[in-house]
Amino acid sequence: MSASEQGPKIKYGESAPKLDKAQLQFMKLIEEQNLDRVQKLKRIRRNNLLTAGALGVSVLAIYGYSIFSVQQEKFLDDFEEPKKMAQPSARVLQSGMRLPPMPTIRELVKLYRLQARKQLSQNFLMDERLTDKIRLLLVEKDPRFGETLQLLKECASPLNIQFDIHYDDILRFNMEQHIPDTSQRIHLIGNLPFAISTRLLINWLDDLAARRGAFRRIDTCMTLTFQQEVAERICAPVGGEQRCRLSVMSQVWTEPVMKFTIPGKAFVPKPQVDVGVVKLIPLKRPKTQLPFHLVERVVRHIFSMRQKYCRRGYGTLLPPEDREEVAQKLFERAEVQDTLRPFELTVEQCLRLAEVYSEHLVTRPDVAAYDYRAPKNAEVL
Ligand SMILES: C[S@@+](CC[C@H](N)C(=O)[O-])C[C@H]1O[C@@H](n2cnc3c(N)ncnc32)[C@H](O)[C@@H]1O
Repeated sequence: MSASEQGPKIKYGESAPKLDKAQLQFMKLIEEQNLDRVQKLKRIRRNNLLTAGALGVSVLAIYGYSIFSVQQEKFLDDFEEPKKMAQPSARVLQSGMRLPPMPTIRELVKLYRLQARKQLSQNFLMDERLTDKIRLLLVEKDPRFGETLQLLKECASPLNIQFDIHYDDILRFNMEQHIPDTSQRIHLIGNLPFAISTRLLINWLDDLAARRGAFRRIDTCMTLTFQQEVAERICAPVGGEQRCRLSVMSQVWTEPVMKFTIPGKAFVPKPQVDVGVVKLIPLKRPKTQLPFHLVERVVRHIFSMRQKYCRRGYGTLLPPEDREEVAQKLFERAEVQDTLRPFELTVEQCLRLAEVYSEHLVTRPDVAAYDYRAPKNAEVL
């Protein structure tokens, strides 16, 4: 025991009162009890040290094993064999026990003594009247996730986050019905199957152009996952190898930003490709007022012959009788060089070509229904 642990030394002076026999015996008893307590504490301390050591060794062993497993990609095998699930975890889940509720932000900040740091621009949102406004609306098609999602909902309840779960198809989900109030900001986040996220993006761009659904507010952002290659196409600049119809359509109404890539091996089961996370921020001033479907039709035709001059694909919007002549006039009116390749066209040039096509439909409404892929003798049949 160190000197500081022993406590202050008592000096008995001449004037100290003499103790009688009973008092001395009582003090002896107390001293014995104290000695006993010290021995007990020493034992507890030794046991604690042993337990801590054992735990430390276990943690290191688990950690080492995890690194080894991940390197060997064994974790995939483990996942495919649910029988190997740790017995205690399985017992907890099967017993229907719930995770403990999450503390509030105020409690967390207090518990961990997290003082806001100015240099990190930290400001904690403590006002529960405001945090109460955060609303999570979750759409999942597979009802098997019912219990797990309910568990998350319960954990979030102390944060007063409104957490609604819908078992539905996101492609048919009616945003206006489920989010009638537009006073709060909306952020659409999706980690959906690749085919769904591309279709969904087109649907949501259509909604954005018409300012409906989740886009009754112009500041509704989307953060979605795509196959890495598709994510790159969405963000591709003019002249880029990846530039395509999806790049132009996305960039007419939004500014797409490539946020990061998730390696395929982060998923179980592992997809064949990496995943790109793209945030699409709606433009405050859309580049056109033309209807989505008209722009989509024109851009689709332009890119239908990606390596040819853009007049080739654009020309297929027009019936063959006067195609060359009309196409030339429209290119002149749009002030776009007809020998550019589709991937060399800016969004603005694509939109000018859509505008002159739209004007052409005013005098020739029949052209709107023209489909160059339709069988030539369809009318005869
Ligand atoms: C790539 S998994 C992501 C799973 C999980 N959310 C995650 O991030 O790890 C895609 C999820 O989308 C769901 N899903 C697939 N098609 C859907 C649709 N049309 N509407 C809503 N959810 C869908 C699947 O059931 C699955 O849970």
